Amino acid sequence: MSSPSSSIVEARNLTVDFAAGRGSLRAVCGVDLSLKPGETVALLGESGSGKSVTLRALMRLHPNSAKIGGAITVDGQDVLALSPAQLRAYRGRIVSMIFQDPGLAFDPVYRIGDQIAETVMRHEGCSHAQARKRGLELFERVRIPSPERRLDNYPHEMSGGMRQRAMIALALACRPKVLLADEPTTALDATVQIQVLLLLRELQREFGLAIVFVTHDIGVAVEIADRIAVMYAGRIVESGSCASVIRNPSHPYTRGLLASRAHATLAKGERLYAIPGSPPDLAAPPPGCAFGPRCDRFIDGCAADVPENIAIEAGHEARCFRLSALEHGSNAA
Ligand SMILES: Nc1ncnc2c1ncn2[C@@H]1O[C@H](COP(=O)(O)OP(=O)(O)OP(=O)(O)O)[C@@H](O)[C@H]1O
Repeated sequence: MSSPSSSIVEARNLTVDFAAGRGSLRAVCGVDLSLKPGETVALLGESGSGKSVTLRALMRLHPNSAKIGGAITVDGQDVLALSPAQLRAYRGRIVSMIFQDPGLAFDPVYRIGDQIAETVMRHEGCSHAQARKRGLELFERVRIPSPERRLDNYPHEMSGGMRQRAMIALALACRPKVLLADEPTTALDATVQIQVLLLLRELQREFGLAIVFVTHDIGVAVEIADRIAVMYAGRIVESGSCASVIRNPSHPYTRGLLASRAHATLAKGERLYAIPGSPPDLAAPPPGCAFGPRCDRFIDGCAADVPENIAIEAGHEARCFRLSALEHGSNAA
């Protein structure tokens, strides 16, 4: 992706390695990411493609055992060089995170309003009354009914959709500039999912938030994002504006994701499509293009090297040796 100087988030050649047996596995492999304020990028891919590890690296939440390489700059700060004190200020005030499971954000034994107030007081040194007032404003803003009363709820006293809203309120409590969202709507019913996505879009416009949104659902990515970055085996294999990627999906993996999503419009008797095979073992990835063993366009040359990014159109690129074959619908070399 391009790297305009106005970016609030810049990751360059990001790599994350974990120990695996006697060796190691590379969960994130040369990822470049760049976001401007007010922009949303969806990281899209199957389970194990490296989306969450990328997101956690941006928050510096990766385990100590992980080895991280490359560079991350957020709001002008060198994230990989932050001291523990700087990191505490960075998390919450600059960058905040929401999860699929609000249990990761809330402690079950404290009232939600107190947890939000505690976060605000810790970061801003204000009184409990002022912090409580901020909590109330946020609950109103995320449209939690009876907000005053709900602030005194414990997490288990709220429905799933309401807990997601409360978690969004907590994430926004210290007015961050960047929101990292790890499948925050995956566990919700379809109607609640849409409501939460619409709310996030509204809040983004209002606060000028940059959002990195992790999802395995291309429909959700289109709903929420300006740009899509498709991840496979730790690499971004295709990226571009939503409109361009959907109109002209160019990597065979992106095409497979779109085709497997099209079942929503299947006529009776038509067969459901699934990408054949499964993602590679990252401890022993296949040579060359990691998607090769699952790709219907595979030729021997695909195993020789990792494909570079090739421009499809302005701001849209894909890593595939067979792009011209795809254009012409041919399997021939
Ligand atoms: N702490 C860890 N130690 C070792 N390997 C890890 C660790 N965390 C993640 N991995 C590995 O890194 C790879 C990428 O995981 P990641 O969670 O980023 O995938 P994902 O695309 O977010 O999928 P999911 O939607 O299932 O979370 C996986 O192979 C996973 O097993």
